[in-house]
Amino acid sequence: MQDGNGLDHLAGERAMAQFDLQAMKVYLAGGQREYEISTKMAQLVANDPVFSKEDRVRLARKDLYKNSLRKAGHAWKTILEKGLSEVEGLKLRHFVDEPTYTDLHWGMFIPAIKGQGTEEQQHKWLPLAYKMAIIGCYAQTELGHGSNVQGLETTATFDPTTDEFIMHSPTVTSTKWWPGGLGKASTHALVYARLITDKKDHGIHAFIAPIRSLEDHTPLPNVTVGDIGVKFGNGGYNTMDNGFLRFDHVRIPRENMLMRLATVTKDGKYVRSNKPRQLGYGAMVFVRQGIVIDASIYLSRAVTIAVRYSAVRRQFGNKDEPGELQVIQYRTQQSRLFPLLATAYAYRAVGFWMKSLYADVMKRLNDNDFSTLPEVHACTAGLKSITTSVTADGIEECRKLCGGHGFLCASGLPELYAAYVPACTYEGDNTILLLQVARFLLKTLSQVSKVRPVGTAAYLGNIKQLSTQNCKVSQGHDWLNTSVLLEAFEARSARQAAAVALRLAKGSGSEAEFQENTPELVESARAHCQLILVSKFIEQLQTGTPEGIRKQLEVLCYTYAFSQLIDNAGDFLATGYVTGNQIALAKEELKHMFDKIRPNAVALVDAFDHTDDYLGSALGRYDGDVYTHLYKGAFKESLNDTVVVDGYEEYLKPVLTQNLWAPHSKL
Ligand SMILES: CC/C=C\C/C=C\C/C=C\C/C=C\C/C=C\C/C=C\C=C\C(=O)SCCNC(=O)CCNC(=O)[C@H](O)C(C)(C)COP(=O)(O)OP(=O)(O)OC[C@H]1O[C@@H](n2cnc3c(N)ncnc32)[C@H](O)[C@@H]1OP(=O)(O)O
Ligand SMILES: Cc1cc2nc3c(=O)[nH]c(=O)nc-3n(C[C@H](O)[C@H](O)[C@H](O)COP(=O)(O)OP(=O)(O)OC[C@H]3O[C@@H](n4cnc5c(N)ncnc54)[C@H](O)[C@@H]3O)c2cc1C
Repeated sequence: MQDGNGLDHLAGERAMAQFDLQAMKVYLAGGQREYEISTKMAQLVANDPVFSKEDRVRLARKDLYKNSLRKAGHAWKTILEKGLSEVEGLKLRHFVDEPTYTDLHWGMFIPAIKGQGTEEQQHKWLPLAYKMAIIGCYAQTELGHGSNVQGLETTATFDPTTDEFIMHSPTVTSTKWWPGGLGKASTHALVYARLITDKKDHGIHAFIAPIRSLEDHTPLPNVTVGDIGVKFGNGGYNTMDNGFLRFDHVRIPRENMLMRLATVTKDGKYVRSNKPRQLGYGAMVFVRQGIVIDASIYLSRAVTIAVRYSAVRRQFGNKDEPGELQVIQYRTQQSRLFPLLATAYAYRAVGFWMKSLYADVMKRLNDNDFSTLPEVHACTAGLKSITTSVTADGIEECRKLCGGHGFLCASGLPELYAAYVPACTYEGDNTILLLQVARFLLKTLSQVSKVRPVGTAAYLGNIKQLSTQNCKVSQGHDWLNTSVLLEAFEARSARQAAAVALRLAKGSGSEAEFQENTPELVESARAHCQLILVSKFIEQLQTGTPEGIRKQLEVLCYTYAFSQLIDNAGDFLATGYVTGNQIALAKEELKHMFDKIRPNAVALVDAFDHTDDYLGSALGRYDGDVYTHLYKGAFKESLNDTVVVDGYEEYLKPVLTQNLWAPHSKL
């Protein structure tokens, strides 16, 4: 058995690093305090046997779910007993690392009440929710409609005689379907339903509906509720009880409608506030902004595994060097792996920026300034879409980068993928979200002569210049100028948006024409989002990055930008802004970046600071002792509980002992 080689390889790798590892860890954590909290919480979870992830992929659904309830309960007890702050508590949950009902309770139920409830309603519901005396979920999607929120069918009909709403699921397709935490855990659901007063349909509004008894957790009368069934992959998202819910004329008090954006009075009068109704989608904006940093974390986990393993794994060799080569030495491995490493860094930087963007819009909304809401919506929707798609594909690419061993659950990658891939669908299907961005771009362009675009759309104000000037790059190093790079991304995005806008403007304005152009609209939205990602990564670097890590971050930033340019070369070329030769020059520069990353690769993934417990991967272990742990791991396989397999007597032995020649068989 080959043993211990990996340990030496990674020590050697770490010795090559050319940057301040500790400073990078602090940068990636978002600051010294965040770093300390992360480290403390990661250790707390790793040292507590209740949080063990062992065997998660082998558990049957019932056991898996019960175990996840146990962990969530233990996490809550730990938070209370240790008096952890909100930030510490969230971090602790993060390191427990399995989707569970508390995600929706804290992540959507509470934010939705905060965003859409009146002060009085917040005073009533939030204390109960904060102490988890009630457990809430976010029940928007139905069997028949998810993306099309306006198409939801559940009704909330006001009955002025009793001052109540009657919640009803009139059709099979109106059944609430998918809400996390609804299936088995929640006591309350935030239900999105059509508000009907005096036979008039006022569209979709939010209601708090009690669904389970606070005494014995049984469903309340006329409520049908349960889990929707096993989902993709082993472990993965199966720790979550995504649920179904039907109401059969269930009555709730009038006060249970969240009334910050619209009110129903005691006598049944419907009164809209002067706030935009899109604020009703606020919880989605909140989660979408958080998803960007989350994407960075997931991608960084996969990349950590793939980089460490690629430094340990050796295949073939060449006559110039003794022994076999580490697979990380191969250019093809680098060209698949290093852009993903750079992407994880890019998403971290952009995620930090998203937090400030969100904080800014919240402040404005509190001051009744709604002017930046459309841009923030486009930004959160678009970046949620791009980062989750790239991360899901990136995890799968990392699995392939680990060869055969990546396919084993012991690599940690199959479960990571299964847990992550629904992010491309939840919180808005990724194509639907890009179409939202495209609509925003069209609207912005149509008003550009009258309204100066702001924020991430500001470059569209220079549309004339961006449409006429071409790229000035004549040598490779010309690309090493962030203004040159940015202008290329701006010009490509502006030209793609303008081209599709022009085509639509020349048409009749029909919905059919719009549909016909949706592939181009989606491409133009993607171009806009890629520009935001590149520009915000650059901007973050230029604002106070510590000296000891700046150089490496610059290398990663160029790696990210060049790989985006090259992967989308078709689009860049089609806009006419760059030439084939300029793309070729960028390719050469990208290879130079790979050479700069190579000696730092292991340290750059160490900087993500994932503990072995959190990674849960024999291939991504910090010590690189891959083979010993893969081999040991096989002995944990339940098929190996007995030397002779269960089933031998009934099914294997007869086959082996029949000793009959089947004369008519062609075999
Ligand atoms: C839960 C996480 C735990 C902790 C949270 C903490 C931090 C987050 C960190 C990380 C999160 C990590 C993981 C997440 C974990 C789990 C997720 C689990 C749960 C998942 C839940 C869900 O999936 S909830 C359901 C989500 N559903 C959708 O997203 C539906 C998608 N559809 C829509 O959004 C809309 O219906 C639509 C916009 C596509 C269609 O709109 P349309 O028919 O045009 O609708 P209108 O209503 O008429 O709107 C048109 C105008 O409104 C503007 N608009 C649309 N959306 C918004 C918005 N969100 N904000 C602002 N403005 C919006 C639109 O641009 C139009 O504007 P005009 O000016 O053109 O009129
Ligand atoms: C793991 C998981 C957890 C979830 N948790 C929750 C939750 O807690 N609460 C909740 O309410 N919901 C939840 N959801 C539901 C989720 O938000 C929806 O599934 C999502 O919004 C997509 O909607 P859909 O399923 O209706 O997809 P559809 O809209 O039916 O999409 C199907 C396909 O049609 C395409 N499509 C649809 N409309 C158009 C169009 N106009 N133009 C072009 N293409 C189109 C889509 O791009 C997609 O390819 C969850 C889903 C998952 C998978």
